[in-house]
Amino acid sequence: MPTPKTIDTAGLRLEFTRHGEQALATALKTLAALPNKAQDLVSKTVLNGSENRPAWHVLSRLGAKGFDAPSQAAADFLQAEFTRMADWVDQRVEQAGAEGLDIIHLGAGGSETPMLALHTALSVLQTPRCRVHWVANLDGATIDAALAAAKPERSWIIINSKSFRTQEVMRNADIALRWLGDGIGTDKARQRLVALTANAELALQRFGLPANQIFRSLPEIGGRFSLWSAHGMVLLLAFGRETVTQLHAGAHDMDQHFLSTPLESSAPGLMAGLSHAYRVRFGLPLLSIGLYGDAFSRMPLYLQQLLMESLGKSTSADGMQPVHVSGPAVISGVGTPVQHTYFQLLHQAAVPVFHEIVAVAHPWHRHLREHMALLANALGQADALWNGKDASSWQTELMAQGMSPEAAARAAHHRACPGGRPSTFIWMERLSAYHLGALLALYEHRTVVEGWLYGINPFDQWGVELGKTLATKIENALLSQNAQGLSPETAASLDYLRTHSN
Ligand SMILES: O=P(O)(O)OC[C@H]1O[C@](O)(CO)[C@@H](O)[C@@H]1O
Repeated sequence: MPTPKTIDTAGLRLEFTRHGEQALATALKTLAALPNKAQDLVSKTVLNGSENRPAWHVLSRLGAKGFDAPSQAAADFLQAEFTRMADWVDQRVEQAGAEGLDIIHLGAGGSETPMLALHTALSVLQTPRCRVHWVANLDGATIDAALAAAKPERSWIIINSKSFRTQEVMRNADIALRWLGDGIGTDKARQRLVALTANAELALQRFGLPANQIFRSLPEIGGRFSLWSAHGMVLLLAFGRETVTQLHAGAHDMDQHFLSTPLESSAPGLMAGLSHAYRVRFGLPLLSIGLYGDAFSRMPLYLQQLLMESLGKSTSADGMQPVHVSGPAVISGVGTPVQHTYFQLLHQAAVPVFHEIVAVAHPWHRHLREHMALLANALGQADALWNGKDASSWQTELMAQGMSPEAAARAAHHRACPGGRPSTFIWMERLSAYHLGALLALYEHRTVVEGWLYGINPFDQWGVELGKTLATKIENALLSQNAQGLSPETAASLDYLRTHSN
C-alpha cells in the first residue's frame, strides 16, 4: 500500500511529508502486522487486562454505538447520564441568573487536565458562563487562593474523582466544604457539593451525597480518557450544551475515521506507527509536541499525562514478559514561546528528537497578518528541522558577508543544523469545539495504538498507584512520629522533617 503523505479527516489535515522513507516503511510494516483491535473499543472485549475491564471511553461520546449488548448498554447509560447532567447544569445556570456561579473544581490528573486544557482553549472563543477555580494540588496556598476568589453564596464544589480515593482531591474537598459551611451553613453547604465519579458508593459513604448530587461515569473508562463522561461537567457549566455537543461531534467523527480505516492509512494509526518506529527502530527517547497559539497553553500537561501515563510501562499486556522499549518521554509547549525554551535541543542536540506540530489554519482573532507570521514560525521550525543547513552553506554565506574564510569555517560549524529531524504537521482548519474534539480523540487513539504496538496495556497506571499508597503510609508515620516499616532513606528524611517542618 503506498504511504499516505497527507490525511484529511474530521476537520484536521495531517502532513507526513517530513519523514524519511525508512521511517514510513517501518511504520507501515509494523502497523500491517498489528491485529486491528479498534472495534474492541466499542465491545465488551477486555482490553484493560490488568484491571480485567473493557475500555469504553469511545462509548461516552454522544452518538456512539456499542457493538454488543453490554457495550450498547454502557453507551446508553453514559449518554443518559450526560443528558441528566446537562439538564441539571442548565437549571443551576438559570437559577444563578446574572450573579453567575463560582465553581470550585477539585480534581487531579485526568479528572482535571483535559478539562482545564479545553476550558482554556474554548475561553478564547466564548466567554465562560461561570467562574471556575481549579484546584488540583495539595498546596494550601492554592485552595486558599481559590476560595478567596469565590463568593460562598454562589459557590458549588465539584469533587471530580473517578475512584473517589485520590487523597489530594478528598483533602481539598474537606477544606472547601468547611469554608462553604462557614459561609452559608453546614446543611446548605452539603447541598452544594457534587460528585463526578465511577464510585458512587464511596461518594455516598464519605459525604453522604444523595443520588441527585452524583453524576456517574464507569470504571471501564480510564482516568485519562474520561473527559467525555460526567467528569467533563465543568465544560457544560462554562460553555453550555451546544458547545460540548460540538466537542463530542468532532471526537465522534474522528472515531468513525479510526474505526473504519485500516491502521496503515488512519491518522492515529500512522502517528502511532511513526512514534513507535522512532523509539524502537531508531532509538529516539524524546517526543516533542509544539502547539501554536496561547489557546493551547494548558494542552501540554494533558498530552504528557495521556501519552506518558499510558505508555510508560515495561511489562507486556498479559503480564508475562518484560518490554524493553515503550513510549517516549514527552516535552511540549506553546509556540512561539517554546521556540525560545527547548527548541535549541531539537535542532542541534546530539540525539535527534521527533516532533509534532499543531497549528490552526484560520485565525480566531482579527490579526490575520500576525497569525500568518505565527504559522510561518511553525512551518519554519519544521523546515529547519527537516532540511537543516549545512556548514558549507553557512561558510559561503558568512564569507559573502565579509568574514575571513578561517573565521567563517569556525562559525559555520556552530551554526550548522543537521536536518533530517522528522515532524508530523497537524493542521486544524479552525479553532472550534468541533476541531478540538477531533484533536483530542486523535491523540487518544494514537496513544492506544502505540501502546498496542509496544505490546503493553495503555489503560492502567500501576506505577502511580504505588506512590499513592506509600504517601499514605508515610503520612501516618509522620503523624505518629513512628518510622517503623519505612525504608531507611525515608526514615532519614523524616528525621530532617521532624526538626524543620514547624
Ligand atoms: O479520578 P481519580 O480517580 O481521582 O484519579 C485521578 C488521576 O489519577 C490517576 O489514576 C493517576 O495519576 C489518573 O489516571 C487519574 O486521572
